[in-house]
Amino acid sequence: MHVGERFVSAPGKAILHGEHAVVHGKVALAVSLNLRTYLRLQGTASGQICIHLPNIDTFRAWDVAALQPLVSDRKGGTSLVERLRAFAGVAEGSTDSGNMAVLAFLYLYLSGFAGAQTLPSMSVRVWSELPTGAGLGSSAAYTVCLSAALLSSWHVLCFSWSEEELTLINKWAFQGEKIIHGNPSGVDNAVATWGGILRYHAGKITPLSRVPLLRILLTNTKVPRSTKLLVSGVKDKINKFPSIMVPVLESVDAVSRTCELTLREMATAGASAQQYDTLEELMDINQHHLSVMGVGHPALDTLCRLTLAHGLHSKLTGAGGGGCGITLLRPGNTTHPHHTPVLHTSSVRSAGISEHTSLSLNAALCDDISISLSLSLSLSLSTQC
Ligand SMILES: Nc1ncnc2c1ncn2[C@@H]1O[C@H](COP(=O)(O)OP(=O)(O)O)[C@@H](O)[C@H]1O
Ligand SMILES: C[C@@](O)(CCOP(=O)(O)O)CC(=O)O
Ligand SMILES: [Mg+2]
Repeated sequence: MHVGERFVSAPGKAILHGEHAVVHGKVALAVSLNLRTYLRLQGTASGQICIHLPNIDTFRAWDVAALQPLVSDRKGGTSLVERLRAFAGVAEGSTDSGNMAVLAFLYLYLSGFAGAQTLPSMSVRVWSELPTGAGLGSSAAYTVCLSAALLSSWHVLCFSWSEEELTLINKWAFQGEKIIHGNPSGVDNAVATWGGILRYHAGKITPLSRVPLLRILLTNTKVPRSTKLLVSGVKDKINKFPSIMVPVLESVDAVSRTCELTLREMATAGASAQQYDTLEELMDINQHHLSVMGVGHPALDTLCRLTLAHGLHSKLTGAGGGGCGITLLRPGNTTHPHHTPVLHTSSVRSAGISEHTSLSLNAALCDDISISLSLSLSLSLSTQC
């Protein structure tokens, strides 16, 4: 079997409210970023599968013939993931970047071509503008790219993706996220697939059609962390202290809902200073809740403290434990001239197809808190009213 060439890309995301709580069935609000992950797939006649992941310094190659026996379960009773772990020598519970990325790739590749008489040989390269493991959904952008490219090369999809096909891309990407995250909610792969700003609740994806223009500063603390470990730490805490943690999750849910309502009112009747006060208080409340869940970090505390000294309010975004924080800017705050609000098309894309038009955060990512503040790098969060 021979496959042609594919080129796809998918955006990262920022979570405004609801990270972690969303894993436990609560509401989250998330928005896609103008920072993307790109994938090029080329069919070859080399008899090999090669994957090149420059962001995480990983290059692996296998003979197709060595992978073929993994397709069917000859040993009986083992899952494809278990067979792949044994094949690739990856221990259960490993959080190594390269191992996780390779397992997710092999899983999607073998699942997709399981029905083919022979596995196709190919070379896949994935690169990204997103920092890896910093809370901006790089894992989901990676698995959405894999899913979209592989589904296209299975000839399941044509080039112009319908809603049904995007749903299929999202579904397979979720399987890949499971390998990287352990227990993902699905919000990240939904945003990477559809783009725009959306509400995610227990698997239900609702695009928000009316929200105001907001400007948000994004700061990378550069403290490395693993979403998988943080998500499982929160679960342990809920199991240990259910009567304490369940109300915290309920409160985060109420924060997301109140934020959604406030954004809708701002879009309808115009933004007032009181509504900005509300958005800022919601960020403070949520940041404290996330610290209670055990996913704070001294670097994130520093971000909150330094921005507050400038009258600005911040919270972590994504899994926390380091990674990125978001800071809400008021209309009067100065912005960097190169980062004025811009409308961005953002969803999973295939070269040459018409894109789904939605708006996203125009991300200006800053790696240094003090530089970030002095430049007042701005992001624009906007969607159509
Ligand atoms: N560009 C990429 N190339 C290869 N693997 C990637 C890439 N981006 C993300 N990943 C995979 O996703 C993991 C990071 O996921 P995660 O801990 O959820 O952080 P994030 O907040 O960036 O999603 C990496 O360790 C790697 O396995
Ligand atoms: C913590 C969580 O809510 C978001 C994780 O995002 P990220 O992998 O840190 O970008 C987990 C999830 O929703 O699957
Ligand atoms: Mg992730």
